[in-house]
Amino acid sequence: MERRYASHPQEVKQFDTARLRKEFHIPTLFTADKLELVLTHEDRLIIGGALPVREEVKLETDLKELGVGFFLERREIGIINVGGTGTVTADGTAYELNHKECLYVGMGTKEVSFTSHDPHNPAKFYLNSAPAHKVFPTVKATLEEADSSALGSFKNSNDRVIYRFIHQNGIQSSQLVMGMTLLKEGSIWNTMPAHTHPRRMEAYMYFDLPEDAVVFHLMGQPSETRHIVMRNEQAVISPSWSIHSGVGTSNYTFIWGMAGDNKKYDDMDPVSMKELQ
Ligand SMILES: O=C[C@H](O)[C@@H](O)CC(=O)C(=O)O
Ligand SMILES: [Zn+2]
Repeated sequence: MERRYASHPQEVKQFDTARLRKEFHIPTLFTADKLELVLTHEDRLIIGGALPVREEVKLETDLKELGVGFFLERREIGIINVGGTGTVTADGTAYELNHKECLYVGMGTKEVSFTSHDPHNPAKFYLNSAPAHKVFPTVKATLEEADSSALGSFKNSNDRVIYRFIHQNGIQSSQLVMGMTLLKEGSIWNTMPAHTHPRRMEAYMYFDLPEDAVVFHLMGQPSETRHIVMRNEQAVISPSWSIHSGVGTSNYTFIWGMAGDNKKYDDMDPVSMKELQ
């Protein structure tokens, strides 16, 4: 498992492109028949991907890194499938996940594994795992079952729908909050006006992007912004002090996941447009 350390805004503002990418950008989430994992010390979120093609992929790592007897002994995990249909098996119970469906797996689950139904259109399971202190039931949700709200407008190039899967009023968790935002064709901006939430860190994973399209992901303190160029199926870590917003060369979908002090989706500190530098 790769490790990323937490960062200080005074230090980050000195970073060049290579260093920004090294600390915050996660270029590879999906490798055939493998599990990719990055543990960030920003609230100890684990960001990863499982791409089972011909083989079953298991949720496992060197347990010395977590200091426990099994992966979810003191953790919970949110899983969203961004590929073809697949199955997540949690302690013997199989959950079929179609494209853009979510499964929350609670703390204490000993064995989690991933399979695809069709090797020519494999499932791609995007993962966010946070430390947990309480057991909550394993629950699946479809897009229709998620809380949703339309935001933005075509006129502002940010007509989009936000789906909330795991949050205060949705699937219950210890601290993980997770959902997905779909931009309509012709809309390219997410999360502008921007916000921060010093109570929670966040990670974004961009997908549904054409091969040659990019998203300029914006980060940094509102008066010290930087960008990271993102390609399809890549993730980026946003420290709690940072804005997280993006503008694409086409429309796209992204998954957001948060960990921290509360699970209130609406608890954001808005950044006024005149503060941005
Ligand atoms: O804290 C919440 C997250 O940053 C996202 O949900 C914002 C988002 O999906 C959007 O505005 O498009
Ligand atoms: Zn946010």
